[in-house]
Parts: sequence; C-alpha cells; structure tokens
Amino acid sequence: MAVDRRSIITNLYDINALKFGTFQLKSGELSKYYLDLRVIVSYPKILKQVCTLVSTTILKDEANSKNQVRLCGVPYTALPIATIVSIDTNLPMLIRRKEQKTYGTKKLIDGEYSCGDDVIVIEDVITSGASILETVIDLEKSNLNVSNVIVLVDRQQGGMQRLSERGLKINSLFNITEIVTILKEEGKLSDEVYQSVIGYIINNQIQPAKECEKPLRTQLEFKERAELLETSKIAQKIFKISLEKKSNLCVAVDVDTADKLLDIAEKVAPHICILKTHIDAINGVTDSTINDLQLLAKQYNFLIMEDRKMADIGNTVKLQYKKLVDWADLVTVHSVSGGMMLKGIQEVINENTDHCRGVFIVAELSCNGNLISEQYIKETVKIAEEYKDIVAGLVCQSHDVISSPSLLQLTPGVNIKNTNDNLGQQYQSPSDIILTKGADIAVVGRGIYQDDNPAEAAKVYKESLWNTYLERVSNS
Ligand SMILES: O=c1ccn([C@@H]2O[C@H](COP(=O)(O)O)[C@@H](O)[C@H]2O)c(=O)[nH]1
Repeated sequence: MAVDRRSIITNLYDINALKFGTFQLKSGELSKYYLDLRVIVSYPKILKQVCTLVSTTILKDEANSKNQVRLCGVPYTALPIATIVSIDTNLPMLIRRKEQKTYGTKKLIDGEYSCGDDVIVIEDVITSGASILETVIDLEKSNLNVSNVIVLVDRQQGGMQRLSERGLKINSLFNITEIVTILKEEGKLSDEVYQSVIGYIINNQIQPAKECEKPLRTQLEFKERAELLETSKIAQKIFKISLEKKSNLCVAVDVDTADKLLDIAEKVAPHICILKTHIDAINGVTDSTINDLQLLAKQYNFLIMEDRKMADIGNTVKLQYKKLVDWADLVTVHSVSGGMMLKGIQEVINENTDHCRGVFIVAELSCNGNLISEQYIKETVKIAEEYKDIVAGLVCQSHDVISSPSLLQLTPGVNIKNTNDNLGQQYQSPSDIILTKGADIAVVGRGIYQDDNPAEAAKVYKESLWNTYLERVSNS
C-alpha cells in the first residue's frame, strides 16, 4: 500500500489526534498544541496507514543489519503500533515492562532475545527524549543493542538532538512544522494558529541536561557491567574482585623503600582491589620484593598495577612492557603517541596467554595546570574503544569521559583531610569522586600510607567508597 503522508496528517487532524489551542502538558508547561495519538487505535484504517509508514521505514533500513533485529514499542501508545509493525515486517517484538517484575525471572524485557540482538525502538511522540531513553537504558541493561529509534512525531524541542548526541540513530516520520504547514495548506489551520505553533517551538527548546544527566555506566551495578559482551577479561577480573571484597579502593603505595612497600601492602591488603606502584621510584626493589608482593596479592585477592604511564613509540613501549608483563596485572599508559603503542602492548599480552593482563589509559590528570585538552580526551576514548580487549578502563576525573559501561573509570586525587598538596595535586572526598566525578575505582595514596594507622585508614576509605558506590547504583 502506497503511503500518502499528507493524507495521514489530515486524517490524524480529523480524528482529533492533533489538537490546537492551549493545553497543559504532563510537565505542567502550557503548549499551543497537543498530540493525542492514543486515539488512533479506534480508527483501524488510519492505524494501518501509520503502521505501513513505520514498516516501510524499518524495512528500508533493516536490510543493512547483520544481527537479529527485534522491535520494541515504548509503553503504552506505541505498543499496538509496534505489534502491527511486527506482523507487517515479520520482525519479532519485545515488550519493556514499566515496572521490573519482583518475582520469578525479575525480567525488565518480555519476549525472546539473545545477547547483542539489535532492537528498533518505536515511540509515538518525542519531546525531551526522556521516556525513550528510559526504554533504551532497560534494553541496554538486558544486553540488547538499540540500533534505531523511530518516532511518529518530533515536537522539535531538542529531544532528537539529545538522543543523537548519546549515539542513538533516530528517525521521525513527521515533525510538527511539517504537520502545521500541511494543515495550513489544506485550509484546516488559520495563519494565526500556524504562527502560534511556530513561535511556541522557537521559544520552548529544552536545554541539554548534560551536567545532571547520569551516564548509563554509573547507573549499572558492577555485576551487570562484568557480564557485558564487550567487557575485557581484565575488567571482568577487577569487577569480580571488587564484588568479592566489597572494595573499589586502589591504594597508591608511593613509599621510598622496598621494606616500606611490603609493610604497607600487607596492612592495606584486606581492603583493596588494586595496589598501585611507581616501582621505579622505590629504592631496593629486588626480584624477591616483587615475589613477596605477588604472594600478598594472591593471598589477599588484589591486583598489582604499575603506574608507569608509558608514552613512547609502539616499539619502545613494547620493549618496556615486556619487563612488566610478568608481574604487573595492570599498567598505565599515556595516549599521546596514539594507538600503535597499544598495539605493541597487545602483542606482548597475546604472547603471554597464561596471565590475565591489561591497561588503564590516562585520559585526564588530577593536577592543576596540566596540558590535556578536550580533543585529547575524545581521541583517548577512541583508542580505548579500539583496544577494548586489553583496556580495563581510563584514568580520568569527569563522569562524562567514559560512556561505555564495559570500561572502568579509575580516579586518583582522593583525600579526606586535604584539598591539595603543594605540587599541584587536587583532592576530592570519596563521595564527590564516586557521585559527582563518576569514578568506579578511587586511588588513595598519602591519605592512607602516611596515616598513623594505614590499615584502619584503608578500612575507612574502603567503606566510604563502597557505600557511596552502592548509593549511586541504588538511586538509579
Ligand atoms: O591524574 C593522576 C594520575 C595518577 N595519579 C597517581 O595517583 C597517586 C595519588 O597519590 P596521592 O598521594 O593520593 O596524591 C599517585 O601515585 C599519582 O602518581 C594522580 O595523582 N593523578
């Protein structure tokens, strides 16, 4: 059936699905028009016209998908539309529950699917994009990949842009400007009503809520993130240890002798998921020191990270890393020399398959006056995505650097007593670092190893950081 867009618009107007005047929206805001697309279900011919247009749009696009594609209507108005489109296109459908089941499977999504399936989300109207985002988040939590979003009408208030900025592919069949233009041409709207709607659109743009919008990464629990398809083996290992020890604390043991390193390591061991070293700054380190550190790591279930911040050409980094791969579960690298350096590390890791190894890439620094720019951060994230098999995460300071829930945010610069040192370091509290800055793992150095009782200090930081992480995920 050929679809006549103009006739759909006039039909929708005739059945009162498009109303003009002054209306109070759910948000309390007054609007110059109201879209009541729920009424379509009472008009089978118009319902069929609308669904055919959705099906045609989907079939054009779906040819490019390599994965199994499923449809999901945003409850409730889009549910009957998605059902009919599913029958028309022969694409299976899923239903997102408005409330998660509290019994049985506790599933968020009903219907059959496999991890990594593509889903096309169907919605009737987009304003801010918030209700679509809720559906997208639940689908992603269920390991589904939202490949496309189709909305019937875009109110042109910024929702489409907001969702595209989040990386979603989104199409609208109509926008409100096209609707009022056609209705005016068809003599159904006066010029005055037309002008009032256009004025309303211009004056009612929803500002992007970037700062307060929480990325999915910080809303998901470590357990869910560990199970994602894209999560590297080394990141899975960190999540696992964190969950077993209820600790997202990494202690930086920046002491000056090997004896002090082992002494502090033993004291903080029960409370940490990672112990971080600058081994080249410690005097007297021998093979036996490394051996003892590894024994502690095994006994107390933590990983060792050498914070070497490598930053040379691929070949040199590869040579340097060969000296670390035997004992350091994790190393840090700067991204300044680009992806080839990661390739060098990847080659070494692939030659040492009996160990689980990986890297954290430095995307931001905690010290004031550092030279890292926005562009540098963006390019660093791209490198991390490219080498996801060996990258555990990024060392950074802001909640919006990493969006992928499979990568961990490791954040140094945490201290309960001080706000800075006299060499540029800037400190935040445990709750700021987890809630505002979006850290998954926090690095504490002097706050613990310079304390009179490092074991007790580690316990205090551990509990504070872990409880704040629990608060973050339970409020999501
Ligand atoms: O941006 C960064 C990257 C790494 N670090 C390292 O973390 C610790 C912090 O120690 P504190 O004593 O808690 O200041 C240290 O090893 C740094 O090299 C960082 O601080 N900032």
